[in-house]
Amino acid sequence: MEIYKEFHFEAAHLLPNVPEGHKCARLHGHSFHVRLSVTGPVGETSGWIMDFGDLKAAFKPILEQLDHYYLNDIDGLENPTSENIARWIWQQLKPALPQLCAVQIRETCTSGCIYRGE
Ligand SMILES: Nc1nc2c(c(=O)[nH]1)N=C([C@H](O)[C@H](O)COP(=O)(O)OP(=O)(O)OP(=O)(O)O)CN2
Ligand SMILES: [Zn+2]
Repeated sequence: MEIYKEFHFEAAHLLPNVPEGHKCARLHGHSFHVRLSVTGPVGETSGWIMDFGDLKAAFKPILEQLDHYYLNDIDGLENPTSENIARWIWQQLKPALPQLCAVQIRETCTSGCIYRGE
């Protein structure tokens, strides 16, 4: 079984490697949406895979590095596409949260990606 918790952060970025004239070369911002999924057995007594609160606590220090920042300034996010943000979050979070099985990013209402590790 899987559970998930959703988060939001506001941030600015530009994409430095897009073709000349591409709109994403210009500085702009998004209300990024993050969905973190974890997998594991459901505890017989607890009735849960893990406490949603523990998931929130594990992500908090990472979220604080993203919220209201210029993403391109963050080490490892010099090209902050949805794909690279999802992978970056995975790399930051997976050691502390081995049950992590997916990081989903949505940067607009219609665009996003899902990363499940390499
Ligand atoms: N594969 C990717 N393509 C694009 C990314 C990305 O991270 N990965 N990012 C962007 C831009 O950041 C852009 O802000 C979002 O793109 P887009 O979906 O085109 O945004 P729109 O609001 O214009 O989308 P609508 O089609 O109007 O819904 C671009 N590409
Ligand atoms: Zn963008």
